[in-house]
Amino acid sequence: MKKIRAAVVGYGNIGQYVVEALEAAPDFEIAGIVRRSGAENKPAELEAYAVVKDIKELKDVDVAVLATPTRSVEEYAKEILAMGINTVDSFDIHTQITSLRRSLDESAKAGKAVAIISAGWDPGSDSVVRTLLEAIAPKGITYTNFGPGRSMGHSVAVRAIDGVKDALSMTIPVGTGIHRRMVYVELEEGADFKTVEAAIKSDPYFVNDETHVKQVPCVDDLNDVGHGVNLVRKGVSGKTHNQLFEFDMKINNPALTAQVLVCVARASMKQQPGCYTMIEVPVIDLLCGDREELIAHLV
Ligand SMILES: NC(=O)C1=CN([C@@H]2O[C@H](COP(=O)(O)OP(=O)(O)OC[C@H]3O[C@@H](n4cnc5c(N)ncnc54)[C@H](OP(=O)(O)O)[C@@H]3O)[C@@H](O)[C@H]2O)C=CC1
Ligand SMILES: N[C@@H](CCCC(=O)C(=O)O)C(=O)O
Repeated sequence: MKKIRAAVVGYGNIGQYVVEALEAAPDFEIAGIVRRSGAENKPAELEAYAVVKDIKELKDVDVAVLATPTRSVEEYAKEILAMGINTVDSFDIHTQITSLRRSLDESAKAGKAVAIISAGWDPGSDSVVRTLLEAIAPKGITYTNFGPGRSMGHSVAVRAIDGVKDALSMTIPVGTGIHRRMVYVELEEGADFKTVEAAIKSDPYFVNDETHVKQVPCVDDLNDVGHGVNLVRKGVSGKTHNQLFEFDMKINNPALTAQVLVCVARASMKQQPGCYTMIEVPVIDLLCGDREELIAHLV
C-alpha cells in the first residue's frame, strides 16, 4: 500500500500531537515539518524528519496538515492549494466558516486539490454529531456545553495580543450553550494590564461572552490541556416528542484535535477537488482499511 505523504505546518501544541498521530497511523508517512524558523533549534523528537521553512523544500507532499493559528489558516491554505497539495485545518471561528469555505473552494479547484476545513473536535467531530442528531430529530434544540477546559483557539488569540507573554483561556459552561471565559495572562515587562484586558474583551473570540481577565506571574503553573463537551439534543422524531440524545466526552484537547486532522487528511485523498467541511465528507472516508470489511464491522 502506498502511504499518504503528509507535511505538518506549524509545530505548536496541535502540531506536536499531529506528528504523533501520523506516526501511529498505518497508512501515513511524514514528508516533513514546516516551521517559521526552519531547522533552527530542531527538537530531538524531529531528528528523523526534514524540518524546513517552506513546504516547497519537501518532496511529493500529498496533504498538508495546517496546525497554525486559526487566523493564519487561509493564507497558508491558499499558497499550498495553489501547489496542488491538499490541506486540512481546524479553523474555529464559527461565524467565518462559510466565507472561508467559499474562498478555499475557489483556490482548491484552481489547484485541482482538496481542502477540508474546520476539522478539529469543535468545529469538527462535534459538527458531525450535531448533524446526525438533527437528522434523527429534525425539530428541537441542541445545546453544546464545553468544558470546563482550555480552549486552544481562545488562548492562541490572546497570545497574539501585544504585551502578552503567555495566556490560558478556560471555558466554563454556564448551561444551555452559554459559556464564561476565564482568561489568565502573563504580561511582557512594561505591558499595561488594562490595555491588554480591553483588547481581549473586544476580540471576536470573546466579544459575545462574559469574560474575566486575570494577571498571573506564570501561566505554565496553571496550564492543563484537558477539555470536554456535553452535547444534548431534545426534539421530535416524526410527530413524536421528547426524544433525548446526549454525547459526552472528556479529552486531551490537542491530542484529539490532531487525531481528527489526521483522519480528515486521509479523507481528503478520496474527495473531488474543492473545499469541504466535515459534515460534507462521507464518514467512511475518515477510516483506514478495506471498505467492505469496515461495513461488515461497523454497520
Ligand atoms: N476546531 C477545533 O476543535 C480546534 C481548533 N484548534 C485550533 O488550532 C490552532 C492552533 O492551536 P495551538 O497548536 O495551540 O497553537 P500554537 O500557538 O501552540 O501553535 C501554532 C503554531 O503555528 C506556527 N505559526 C505559523 N504562523 C504563526 C503565527 N503568525 N503566529 C504564531 N504561530 C504561527 C508556529 O509554529 P512554528 O514556530 O513551528 O512555525 C506555532 O507554534 C488554534 O488557533 C485553534 O483555533 C485547536 C483546538 C481545537
Ligand atoms: N475550538 C476549541 C475546541 C472547542 C471548545 C471551544 O470552542 C471552547 O472552549 O470555547 C479550541 O480551540 O480548543
